[in-house]
Amino acid sequence: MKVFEKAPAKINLSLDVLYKREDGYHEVEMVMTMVDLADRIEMQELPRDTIIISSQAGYIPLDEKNLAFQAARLIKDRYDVKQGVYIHLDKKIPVAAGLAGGSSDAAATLRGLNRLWRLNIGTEELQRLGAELGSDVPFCVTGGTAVARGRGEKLEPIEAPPQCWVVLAKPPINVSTSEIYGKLNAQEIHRHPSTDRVLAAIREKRFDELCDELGNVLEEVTLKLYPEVRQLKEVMMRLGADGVLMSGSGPTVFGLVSKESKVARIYNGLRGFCKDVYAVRLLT
Ligand SMILES: C[C@@](CO)(OP(=O)(O)O)[C@H](O)COP(=O)(O)OP(=O)(O)OC[C@H]1O[C@@H](n2ccc(N)nc2=O)[C@H](O)[C@@H]1O
Ligand SMILES: Nc1ncnc2c1ncn2[C@@H]1O[C@H](COP(=O)(O)OP(=O)(O)O)[C@@H](O)[C@H]1O
Repeated sequence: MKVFEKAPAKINLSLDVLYKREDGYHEVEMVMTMVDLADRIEMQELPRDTIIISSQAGYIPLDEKNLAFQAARLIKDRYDVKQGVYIHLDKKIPVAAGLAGGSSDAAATLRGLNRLWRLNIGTEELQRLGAELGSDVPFCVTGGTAVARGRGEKLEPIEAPPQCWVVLAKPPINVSTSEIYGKLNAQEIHRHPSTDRVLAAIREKRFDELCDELGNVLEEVTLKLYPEVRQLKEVMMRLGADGVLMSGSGPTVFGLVSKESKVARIYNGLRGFCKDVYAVRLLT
């Protein structure tokens, strides 16, 4: 038997860090949502007790470093599953981009294997398992739109933002999330976004206010290390995106755009700067 799952990319509409915790993680407050850019994952039963990963993408690990492998191993160990699985990852989400591609693959693997092996694991338990794999995995288990607190695993689902276009552009650099958090001085953040105002804009369906309130404290670190990300933000604003922000730890920059007539100009303008550009819709 075979099952398929879609693993969409996430963006952070706001990302605030409250303080650095004793366990080394940062206490965050993030508003997260998903966009219609997704990896596609195929999972097929194997009679032998083994996990095999393949992918058309030449640039991700296919061994135990792959988050989908880790998700499969975790669920097999925890539920004492003796069968094996062959997992094929059709990667569409750029890697190490701030779009949680690996986390979403891990979450989709948990959902898919729950079905394939008829384990009947509830959503909350899947999220608890996900938290063992990474801070963004619990959100990716359900997707939608949510406020994430703790290190990202404490989730409060909220309604979707007003529908719009999302133009994503990833400069050709790889950013390490742990390096960016590591270089953040949580006591010297210059400008915290207002989660309350972001939530109010979503609740009241005020697109322009949402664009004004976008904010990500990790920009302070990433933009200093990689000036091309700042430049990309400026270009996207100049081209007419309504709101522009870096997603997660970067380096992907996204622009929210309400008018379809503007999207082609922004997309084409950005293609002059980098080849990884996408124009997609929010996944509402
Ligand atoms: C920044 C965010 C925003 O959504 O996304 P990405 O840029 O990775 O997409 C997340 O917080 C990333 O989540 P994720 O990529 O799952 O992180 P993890 O694997 O748990 O941790 C990677 C590294 O980041 C640090 N980390 C992560 C989360 C957190 N709240 N505080 C941290 O300090 C950890 O110390 C670890 O060294
Ligand atoms: N299934 C996967 N897809 C993409 N990257 C993966 C996967 N499994 C492990 N990785 C590794 O995880 C790291 C972060 O990848 P990714 O989740 O795409 O980035 P981010 O956390 O910035 O959104 C990369 O170094 C990559 O090699």
